[in-house]
Amino acid sequence: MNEREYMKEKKRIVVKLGTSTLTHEETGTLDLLKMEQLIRILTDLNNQGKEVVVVSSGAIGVGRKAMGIKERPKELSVRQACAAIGQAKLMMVYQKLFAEYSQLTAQVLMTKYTMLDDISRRNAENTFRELLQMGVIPIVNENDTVSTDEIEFGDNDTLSAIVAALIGADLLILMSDIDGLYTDDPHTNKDAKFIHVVEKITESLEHMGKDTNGSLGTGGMATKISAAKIAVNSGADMVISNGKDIYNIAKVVNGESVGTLFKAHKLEDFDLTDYIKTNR
Ligand SMILES: Nc1ncnc2c1ncn2[C@@H]1O[C@H](COP(=O)(O)OP(=O)(O)O)[C@@H](O)[C@H]1O
Ligand SMILES: N[C@@H](CCC(=O)OP(=O)(O)O)C(=O)O
Repeated sequence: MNEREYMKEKKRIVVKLGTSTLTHEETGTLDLLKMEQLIRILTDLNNQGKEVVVVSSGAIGVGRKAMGIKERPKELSVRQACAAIGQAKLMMVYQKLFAEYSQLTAQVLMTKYTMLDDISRRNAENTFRELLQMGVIPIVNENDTVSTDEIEFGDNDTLSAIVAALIGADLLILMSDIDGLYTDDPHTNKDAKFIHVVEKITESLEHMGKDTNGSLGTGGMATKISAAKIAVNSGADMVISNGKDIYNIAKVVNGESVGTLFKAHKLEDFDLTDYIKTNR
């Protein structure tokens, strides 16, 4: 019996797409062929009656490219300006591609303040609920342009887990530039071993997750393990999978053994806002 068969029952799914998944490594421009496949996969999940939320990175990278800025800008204001340019372009592409299947999407931009302020958080929750009831696919990113401190969440791994917890998702899929979690960063340690399933996030497991070396991604495995803590405590399974094969999204939901699965351990007293406050 396939131990991931139960994945087929997942109803509310958050899919996080890193910049590396959405763009060509060599040029940093959007990988339109892959995005077309992505949109087909997500629309089909929606057609199956599942509720889908996308957390999409890429605003800064796409904006940078549009302005011909080669290196990652050092000044926060330049990154924020790039995010403003790139976010609009990114949404334009998403909406154009989703429109081919008459699939409606919505843009949701959040900051840490959205989560820490009771009224804003409730409003965000209500908006997600309405959008999902309407069959719309929300496309979420951090509101980088108004975030005050080094793009506050800092990484969309954490943001996607917070969104998953906020809306009571039962599955979070992080599409990364690597197959999943290894015992160490395989780019620097060739003896690193792949981990298929994480039943419990222990301290030694947390030490395995290192920062990133890539020029496109932010956070590396460290932020993915932090994200996993939020996801599993709030009752969602989390899978880290390789975005090079975008069909991995469909494979994960189909119960195939791809990526690293972090198993949900819902904590009845898990308080998302408290968690964010204490881990700032
Ligand atoms: N234990 C680990 N297992 C796998 N990857 C790791 C580990 N520690 C650090 N990494 C690094 O994390 C990177 C993935 O994260 P990141 O650069 O943020 O990309 P993305 O945004 O595409 O997920 C990997 O390419 C790898 O270099
Ligand atoms: N909010 C930023 C993305 C930050 C981020 O986490 O990026 P990534 O590591 O590519 O998922 C953007 O849209 O450019």
